[in-house]
Formats: sequence, structure tokens, C-alpha cells
Amino acid sequence: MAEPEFRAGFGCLVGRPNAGKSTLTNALVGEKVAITSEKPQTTRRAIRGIVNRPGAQLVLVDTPGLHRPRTLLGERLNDLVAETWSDVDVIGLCVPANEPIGPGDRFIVRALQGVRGTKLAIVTKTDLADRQTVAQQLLAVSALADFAEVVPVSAVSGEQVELVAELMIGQLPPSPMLYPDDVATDEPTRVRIAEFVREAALEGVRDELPHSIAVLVEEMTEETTRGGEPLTRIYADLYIERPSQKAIVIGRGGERLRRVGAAARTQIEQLLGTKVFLDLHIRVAKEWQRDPKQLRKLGF
Ligand SMILES: Nc1nc2c(ncn2[C@@H]2O[C@H](COP(=O)(O)OP(=O)(O)OP(=O)(O)O)[C@@H](O)[C@H]2O)c(=O)[nH]1
Repeated sequence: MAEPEFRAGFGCLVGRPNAGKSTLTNALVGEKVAITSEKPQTTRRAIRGIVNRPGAQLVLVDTPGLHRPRTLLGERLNDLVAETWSDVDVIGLCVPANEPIGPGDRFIVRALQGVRGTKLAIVTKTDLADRQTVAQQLLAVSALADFAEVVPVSAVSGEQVELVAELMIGQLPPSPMLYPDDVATDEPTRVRIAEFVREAALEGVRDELPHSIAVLVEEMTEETTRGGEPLTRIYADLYIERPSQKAIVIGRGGERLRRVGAAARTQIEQLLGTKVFLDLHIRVAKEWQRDPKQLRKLGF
């Protein structure tokens, strides 16, 4: 009998902020590529996580949460989402098991109408709800639209993660491998490093700040320490919008910024496999979310 044909293609997980898209992406890929945070809308870039399985490769694009645009950044994000959606083979709508379906979910379902790829519904965080609640959520989600599959999953316990992978892969066309199979993501390293810093900087700050933070890696050099160990020097700028936010980010006596640096450095060292020297510089970019020139500079 002939070997089954290799399948490969693109997929993406969508859903309202905090639905669990990044966590599920990480669970499917098996490596930390998308940042997660308890704060909504932390995922600003389309990060491709690559799910390699025997006979198949699913290139997962983790889009930012779709939301009603209030700023230019909001509009750019929505354009990015629409562009991504019309370009993939399979879309998984994520809805948390432990929260009622709301206007945010319906807004996305409406936006999904007319998008070409096959749509699956994924009920996430099943470890946070009892069986009956999960069952009710599966029914409620099924009623939202005509999904090819409706599947419950917990990215944290790992339950059903493989089934989600299988169902998404099942929608991919026969195709040769799209990326070498030892690559987890094609996101440029600098962007991943910037995301680690941003994630660390968001940890524990008040609600108003998250949208005001952006990180840009300005310089990266490799050298060898006197002990013969490889060392990467990274100079990164952390952008805030107002001078008054400086104190929040830096903390008393610089203590908060040091913790941010230490947390980010641990992640970066893991990613690069070298010792890392991380220099964080706070810069004020006034109203950068509304300024096209600043947005371009920051990669949007
Ligand atoms: N218990 C539990 N928590 C989860 C699960 N999946 C995600 N979470 C948590 O839910 C929160 C949001 O998860 P994310 O993966 O960041 O959600 P997201 O949809 O990517 O969020 P945005 O980037 O804001 O759009 C985080 O605190 C996760 O740890 C799960 O399966 N079980």
C-alpha cells in the first residue's frame, strides 16, 4: 500500500482576548513561542508556531484579538486579523468553557462569516469547568455557527490537545513540508526577544499600562567570555507613552526594572542557549499608538 500523502498548510486560532489561544498554541507546538498573560490583548504580532507531526505540518498563525477599533493601532490589528484569516486552511474559534458566550464571541463569529478556511470550534480551559458546564458550552458554541467540528480541550492539563492537532491537520491539503521540521517558529529572534521583555514588563502592572508598552531590540552582538563561554549582548528599548509611566515601569530604586530584566533574561537564555547580558532602556514615545511613523518603527 502507498504511504499516505504528506499534508501541510496554515491554521490559526481566533477568539476574544484571554480565550486561551496563546496557551493552546504553545501546547500544540510543544515549545514556548507565543507569550501568555492574564491581561487581555497581549498578543500583538502574528506569531507562527509550527506543529510537526508524523506525516503532517501545521503552520499556526496566532493572531491578535479582534476588537472594535478605537485607535490606529486597533485598526491595524483588525486589518492584520482579517488578512490572516482569509489566508489559512483551518480556523479554530476558541471559547473558554468557564465563561458565558458574550458579545465579543458573537462579534468574532460574525467576522468569520465569509472566511474561506474550514472552521472548528474549540472549547478551551475545560479543567476550569465541571463536565456539565463543558457539555452546555459545547451545545451553546455549536449553535453559534456551522462548525466542521466542536471539540473541548485543556491546554494546561494537556487533555485533548492531540485531538485538536489531529482535527486541524485533517483540514490541510496534501502538500510537501513548508518549513524545515526542526524549526518551531519563523518569527525573527529579535521579535521573540522583544516579546519576552514585554511579557515580563506587563507582569503585575495596572490595567492602564499594558497598551502603552512596546519593546524594540536595538542591538544584538555575540562574543565569548574570558572563560570561553558564548555571551549575547542585547540592547533593548522599552517604549512607554507618558513620562509619568516611567516610575511605574522602573519601580522604587529601579527594583521593578531589575526584576523585569532578570525574568526576560532567563527566557532569552533558554531561547538562545547562551549567557545573556540584557540592557533595558526606557524611552517615551508620546502617543505612539496613534502615530503611523512610530507604529512603522515598532514593526506594525
Ligand atoms: N486553567 C487553565 N488556564 C488556561 C488554559 N488556557 C489558558 N489559560 C489561562 O488563561 C489566560 C489567558 O490565556 P492566553 O493563552 O494568554 O489567552 P489568549 O487568547 O492568547 O489571550 P490574548 O493574547 O489576550 O488574546 C492565561 O492566564 C492562561 O494561563 C487552560 O487550558 N486551563
